[in-house]
Amino acid sequence: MIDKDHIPSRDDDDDDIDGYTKIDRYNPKLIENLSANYLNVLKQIGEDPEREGLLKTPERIAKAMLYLTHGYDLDAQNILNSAMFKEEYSQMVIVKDIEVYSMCEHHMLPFFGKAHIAYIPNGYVVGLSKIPRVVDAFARRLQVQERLTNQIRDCIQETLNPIGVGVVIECRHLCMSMRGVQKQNSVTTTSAFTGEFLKEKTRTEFLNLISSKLS
Ligand SMILES: Nc1nc2c(ncn2[C@@H]2O[C@H](COP(=O)(O)OP(=O)(O)OP(=O)(O)O)[C@@H](O)[C@H]2O)c(=O)[nH]1
Ligand SMILES: [Zn+2]
Repeated sequence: MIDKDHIPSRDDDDDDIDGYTKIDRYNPKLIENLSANYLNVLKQIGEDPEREGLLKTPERIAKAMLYLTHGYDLDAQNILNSAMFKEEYSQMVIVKDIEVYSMCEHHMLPFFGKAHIAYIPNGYVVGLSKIPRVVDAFARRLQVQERLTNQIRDCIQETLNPIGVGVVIECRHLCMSMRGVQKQNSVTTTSAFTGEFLKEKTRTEFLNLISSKLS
């Protein structure tokens, strides 16, 4: 994951972060352009961008937005390919309760919650940390929850070629709670499956395991 406090200078443009991330999106010219746009936004919502508390705000928002959308710079397939290991383990592997932070493409407001991801290996396993990294690669963009769910499923299926993949995502959408319909407690659940997970028995095992609590 990109360290949000490390905003590279133009000189680091070609540096890789964790071996697979190119970030020319943090170059000073881009931050300057974005900041100018956010200065206008501040004016147009009725604020005084010259008051002390707001002087650095356009630049802060610019950097925050670039961070919140850094998934565009990540290649999810490369992330998985970078840590696939031959292993004869043929039971379900589940990584659950993965924090998701994304932004809806309609309002650019956050939606956030948890992802639960499983696969049944077909000769290869993947480094466990790579699964949350794949979630971030697709979540840190403008998204709809359904597409996010399908993209994670398709990436794991196409790269790791397992016997099946299961993805369940549960999120709260701020565009539905702090504005609009203003429903404070609604949670949206989406799911996507391939292969063995299309069979009821496997899917039920997955759903049971993600509902169980470790104590
Ligand atoms: N399917 C789906 N819809 C989403 C997601 N995030 C936000 N939305 C919805 O996108 C829709 C956009 O609808 P519009 O009628 O064009 O926008 P709006 O007038 O702001 O709608 P309201 O939110 O109902 O006030 C809303 O119903 C949102 O709830 C998502 O991840 N998936
Ligand atoms: Zn929205």
